[in-house]
Amino acid sequence: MALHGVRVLELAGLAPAPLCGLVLADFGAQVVRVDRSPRTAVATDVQGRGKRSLAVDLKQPLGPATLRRLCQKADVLIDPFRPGVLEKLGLGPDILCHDNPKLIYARLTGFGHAGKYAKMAGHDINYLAVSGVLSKLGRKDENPYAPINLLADFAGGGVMCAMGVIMALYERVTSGKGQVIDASMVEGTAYLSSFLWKSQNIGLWNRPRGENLLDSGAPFYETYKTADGKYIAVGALEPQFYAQLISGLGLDSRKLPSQMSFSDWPEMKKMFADIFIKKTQAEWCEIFDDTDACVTPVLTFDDVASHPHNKERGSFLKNDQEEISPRPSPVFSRTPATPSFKRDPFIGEHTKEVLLEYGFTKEEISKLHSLKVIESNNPKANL
Ligand SMILES: C[C@H](CCC[C@H](C)C(=O)SCCNC(=O)CCNC(=O)[C@H](O)C(C)(C)COP(=O)(O)OP(=O)(O)OC[C@H]1O[C@@H](n2cnc3c(N)ncnc32)[C@H](O)[C@@H]1OP(=O)(O)O)[C@H]1CC[C@H]2[C@@H]3[C@H](O)C[C@@H]4C[C@H](O)CC[C@]4(C)[C@H]3C[C@H](O)[C@]12C
Repeated sequence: MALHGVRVLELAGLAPAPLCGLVLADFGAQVVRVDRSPRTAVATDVQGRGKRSLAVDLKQPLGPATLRRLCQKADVLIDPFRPGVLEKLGLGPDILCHDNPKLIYARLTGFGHAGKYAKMAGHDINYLAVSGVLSKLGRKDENPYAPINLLADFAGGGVMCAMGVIMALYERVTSGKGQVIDASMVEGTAYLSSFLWKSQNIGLWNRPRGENLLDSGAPFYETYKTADGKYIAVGALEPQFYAQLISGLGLDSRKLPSQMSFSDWPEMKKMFADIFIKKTQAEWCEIFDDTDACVTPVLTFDDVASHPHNKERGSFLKNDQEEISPRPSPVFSRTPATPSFKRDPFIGEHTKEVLLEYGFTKEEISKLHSLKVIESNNPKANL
């Protein structure tokens, strides 16, 4: 696996940092999630695949020292907290990177570690808003609309941070040095939108929100309801593909306005909608599958894994709890990801095992236990 042997400490956070840890774990890193006490914390991380959990109370006098020692043997630390939190605990980069100059100290926040908003609480929708991207999302005459928390939390946050970690690991091979990564979800999301910025001059976004080519303005880049209450996605942008769409819909292009006639788009949408509603999703798939009309079913989570295309590629996997989830992407030819098929870890399930691995003695572990600095949660013992 690509990241075999890389030791990661992921301080338990809300959503973006857990995805960053999940990606690193899927591709072979040994990821330890550093949790709070199982007595006070409720397990909310649903992205724990392939990770182990160590519970340490950073508010106990010996808590920070325990984490500091772990960091001496780690390659990567993922910090998901508000700026200043780890500094207050004496665990800032100046200290940890001095102890371990090879450490990659990845800080994943909403607004970044400097700037007016740096210390303010926020969530995906706020970061998306400040990135400028939210202003582009949404239908005509409606308020801007955040597509769940996919963009800032995960794409601009978790994935960008994982990419930063991997680049820093690559650079470390030659320099022998770690570094601090300031991954801001605002900037990660803005960076993702580079195409939007760079394509302004070619007229792609001249019209108000919801009236442009790719933002639900165009009839040939839209979703339509089908007779069975399902949906179809249409993305027939290029003229040759648009021609196939028109033919599949049973229309005569000679009787239609030109594809790029903006003023006709609202009428054309109505016409397409009236046609799509007459057949079921499966019937439309019969017509459009294996053509270049760029028409595909909008699959729900219930049917996505069993769709013939996804099934053939094995795009979704089932773990030993019968839970289905997407398999890691991309697919490598020589060193593929080997995601764990086991259930996610319980908080504190691997405390002792991890501490032993990081060089703590049994006596030290017992002492930390008795002082309630660390906690163990052995699921077998609970049965
Ligand atoms: C599913 C929901 C989550 C959705 C994701 C959402 C849309 C996002 O956008 S996530 C992105 C959030 N932003 C960031 O991550 C940016 C960086 N981080 C921050 O800015 C902040 O961390 C913060 C704003 C996110 C949170 O601020 P907070 O003040 O809480 O924390 P910090 O300032 O960072 O300080 C951390 C403090 O914690 C101490 N700490 C840390 N580790 C330890 C430790 N091991 N031991 C001791 N102490 C520790 C640290 O020292 C700091 O202390 P100080 O402050 O003293 O310095 C879910 C969101 C809400 C969930 C629901 C909710 O919880 C209620 C229910 C609970 C129930 O159990 C389950 C159902 C719920 C309804 C639950 C359901 C879902 O999980 C949620 C909806």
